[in-house]
Amino acid sequence: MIELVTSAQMRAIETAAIESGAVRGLDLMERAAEGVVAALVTRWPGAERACVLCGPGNNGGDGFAVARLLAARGWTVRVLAAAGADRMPPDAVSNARAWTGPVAPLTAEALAEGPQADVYVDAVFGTGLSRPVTGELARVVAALARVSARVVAVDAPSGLCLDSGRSLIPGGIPARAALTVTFGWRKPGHVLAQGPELCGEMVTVDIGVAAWREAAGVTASLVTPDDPAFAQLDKTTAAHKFTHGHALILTGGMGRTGAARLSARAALRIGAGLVTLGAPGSAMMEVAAQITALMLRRIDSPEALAEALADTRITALCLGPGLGIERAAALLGALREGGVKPRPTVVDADALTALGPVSGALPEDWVLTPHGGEFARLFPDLAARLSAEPANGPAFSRLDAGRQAAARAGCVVVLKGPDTVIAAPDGRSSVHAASGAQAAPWLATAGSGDVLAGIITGLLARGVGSYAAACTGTWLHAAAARHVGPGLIAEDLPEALPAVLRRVIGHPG
Ligand SMILES: NC(=O)C1=CN([C@@H]2O[C@H](COP(=O)(O)OP(=O)(O)OC[C@H]3O[C@@H](n4cnc5c(N)ncnc54)[C@H](OP(=O)(O)O)[C@@H]3O)[C@@H](O)[C@H]2O)[C@@H](O)CC1
Ligand SMILES: Nc1ncnc2c1ncn2[C@@H]1O[C@H](COP(=O)(O)OP(=O)(O)O)[C@@H](O)[C@H]1O
Ligand SMILES: [K+]
Repeated sequence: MIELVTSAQMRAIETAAIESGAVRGLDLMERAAEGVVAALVTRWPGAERACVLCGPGNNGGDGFAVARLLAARGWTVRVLAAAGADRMPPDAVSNARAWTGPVAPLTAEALAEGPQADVYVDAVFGTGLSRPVTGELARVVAALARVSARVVAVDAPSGLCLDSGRSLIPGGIPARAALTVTFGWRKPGHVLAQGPELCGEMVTVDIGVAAWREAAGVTASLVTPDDPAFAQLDKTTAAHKFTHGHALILTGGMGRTGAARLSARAALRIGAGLVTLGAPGSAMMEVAAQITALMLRRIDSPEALAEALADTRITALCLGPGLGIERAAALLGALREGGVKPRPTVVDADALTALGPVSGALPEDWVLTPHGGEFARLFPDLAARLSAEPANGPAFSRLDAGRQAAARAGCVVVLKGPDTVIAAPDGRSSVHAASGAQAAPWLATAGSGDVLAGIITGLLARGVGSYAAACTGTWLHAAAARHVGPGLIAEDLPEALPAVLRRVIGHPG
């Protein structure tokens, strides 16, 4: 598990470490700067001229320390610093004083007109960015984007909100870094929204504060395959098909059954023991002609669904892909008012649209899987906060939105995207970051969401808890996409699951 730590949490951890007496702030700053230098000389072995941009806080203090360490290695270093180095926090002042070379004012003009450097060190703002960047420092950031692509960001590309991954530069964005070096843990802003694109390659440096992690509580983590839930994916020799549950996936009418068939195939591939497609009469022939290992049952009406669900061996449901909004609304009604025993249920696509704005708690064993547009229909106020220009830092983030949505809906919410947020009503939350080495851009293809819905449904059918099923399913979905790579279409995803499962479960054969 990789934990994410917010700016406030990082400050709490650093404070606890310093107050323990075991370490000084100045030592932490030195370790941070050493980490930046190690990462940048590894990345650019032939470089020898740096330009270091130092802001008014401890991020700027890191910059002064980096300048000193590079100069000690024989680099030619130019330092530009915000006015009033004496008013910086104490550790930053110490490092500003330890820098014995010249200091030019941190202005766009000084940056643009100075001698060309091999590497630019962006140490203007880090975790302390508390409000939108305007005036000269906004111009500096814009100029930095123009002078070079070889930018190493200290903690963050300056102007990036580390809690949300959103730009705090009105009408602008931070200068894109080739390399970002952060300290202790990655922050949500490194993996959310614009963060991955602006941070470039990420390096996390251990500055020796892990022992104080507890001081800050847990907020969110990244979904990784070392999560214990992945251990539940294997099948034991003694089990039979009913041990692995029975998923019922509802489909729409004739000509619109492809989406649910994709979901069903994925549910089967992820290991549900049995998968039945519930089709209206008009679509029975079409579905029957297209399926083999899947089963088919006629479900025309809410009553027919309630009747099907009298079979307690059906352990999970999927409503949404290709269902049509009217049929989705009717079938959802059966689940909420039909007197049927509740089942873990994935609510996706048309069923989300049929649901409309969520104002109160939904059944707790539902999993909502909206993309951005569907999320805006379900939670219009949260979506509006996500798209409004932030007036202050930290900006409202997709994690905030996912968490508030899950609390309101009383069930797990999966807010999909390259930075998928998974949140449970009890406050647990994760980010699945399909960026960097985990990028899966070919998932942006029609039908890939239907496959995700099917994977999660299959896991629910197998008895995996809804939050774990959502996290695990999201990871497996992206891993399947990476396995196929360029040219991926949604049909490939279920077929790639065996190879991904073999890797994750560790079966050699
Ligand atoms: N603490 C430690 O032990 C360690 C910390 N480390 C490093 O410290 C960094 C955090 O340092 P930090 O907390 O001083 O915040 P930082 O990002 O430098 O910015 C704060 C300054 O900017 C100002 N300011 C804010 N917004 C602004 C705006 N829009 N426009 C203009 N000004 C604005 C703000 O002013 P104020 O809000 O106080 O008026 C304040 O002066 C962290 O990212 C890491 O690099 C490492 O060395 C490891 C050990
Ligand atoms: N650029 C991307 N990188 C990684 N994953 C992506 C990207 N674009 C979309 N996805 C993923 O692909 C799926 C698309 O789902 P959705 O928008 O519902 O598509 P559809 O309705 O076509 O099935 C989601 O799981 C989403 O997280
Ligand atoms: K920075």
